[in-house]
Amino acid sequence: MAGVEVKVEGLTKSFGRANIWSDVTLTLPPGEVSVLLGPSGTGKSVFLKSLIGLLKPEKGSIVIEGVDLCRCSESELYEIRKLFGVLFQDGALFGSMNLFDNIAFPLREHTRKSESAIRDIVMEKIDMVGLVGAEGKLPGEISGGMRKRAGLARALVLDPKIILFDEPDSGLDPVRTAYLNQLIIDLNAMTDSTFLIVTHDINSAQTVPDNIGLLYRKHLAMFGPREVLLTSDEPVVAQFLNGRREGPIGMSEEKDAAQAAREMEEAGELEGRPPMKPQLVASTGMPDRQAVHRRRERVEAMMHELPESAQEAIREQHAESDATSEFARPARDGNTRQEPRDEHPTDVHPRITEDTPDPRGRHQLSGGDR
Ligand SMILES: Nc1ncnc2c1ncn2[C@@H]1O[C@H](COP(=O)(O)OP(=O)(O)OP(=O)(O)O)[C@@H](O)[C@H]1O
Repeated sequence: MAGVEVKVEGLTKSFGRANIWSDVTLTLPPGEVSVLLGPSGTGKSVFLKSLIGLLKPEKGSIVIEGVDLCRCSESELYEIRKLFGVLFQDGALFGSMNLFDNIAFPLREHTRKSESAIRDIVMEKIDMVGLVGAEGKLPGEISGGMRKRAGLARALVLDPKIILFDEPDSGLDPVRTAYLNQLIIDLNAMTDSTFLIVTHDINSAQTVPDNIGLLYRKHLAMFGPREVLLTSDEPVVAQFLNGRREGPIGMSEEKDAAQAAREMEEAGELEGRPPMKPQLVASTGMPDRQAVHRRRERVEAMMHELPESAQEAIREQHAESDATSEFARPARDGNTRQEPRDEHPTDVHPRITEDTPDPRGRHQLSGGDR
């Protein structure tokens, strides 16, 4: 079953007199992967916390399965929270418990399942994130990348319909980030849940999501199909995508408009935006990612509302994927699936390169992620 839609309308959050953001409106399409970008301190984590009802925005609504989280009762909120899995920045594991017990924790707390049923579920999720063999280790004995995977396995045990990732790539080197990005796409193919990822990593933002949003100057500057942001000529987007110092975003907070304009004049024209990178596809052996098909229909229906540059990029991408799918080979399950489209460095397959596959073709832990 596909993930659920999250409909946010006119959301405003302040702490005392400090407004964090106002009038945020967006819809996370069911089962698709969305990324939320924004300079530090723009309230991305506050947004994630609002989605799970840990913070209460003072205006607007967050509607999930017909329930408005901003107005519902405690018991309704409790039920809605069961739809969520969250990957916190550091994995948020208990240091004194081994990975198995950490991952089993939500099942022992929130269900009445037997220990043998719990074992089956935990081992299935451990397998999904490529940690088979590490279940007896303590969080302090493994790398940051492995802790993230363990946190992800724990986020998956209650079969969430919505998964929130708070900077999954923080503290990881580019190679580990690339593995994690591929894992995220593969997990989306396996679960068909709705994903929202907060990240600062430009490469992740360019290659992982179906949709991208940008929080900027206390507002949601844009949210839509990835091609809209990735082909945008807005200075703030160009600065973000090029990782440049010159532009509207300052060191600790957004610069005032006059300072940004002065700097950009001094720096001359901003470099054009970088060429669009292809989106990651699910690894060979994964189920067909259903979100790809739903998104294609959805985006084609909204084409006329999109900027010309985004339309062009979408048409190109659809033509390319049609050409590729002519050569798609039938999979063992009878479905057809696309082959990866290019040799982009992030298009790596952890199942093959990071871990040594065992005879059943499953993950085995190797030194790759230590
Ligand atoms: N519980 C709270 N009480 C008061 N202020 C808060 C609270 N939580 C967050 N803030 C403030 O809200 C602002 C946004 O914080 P948040 O952590 O959401 O930003 P962010 O965009 O996730 O930043 P980063 O990218 O650096 O992680 C910050 O100024 C922070 O100090």
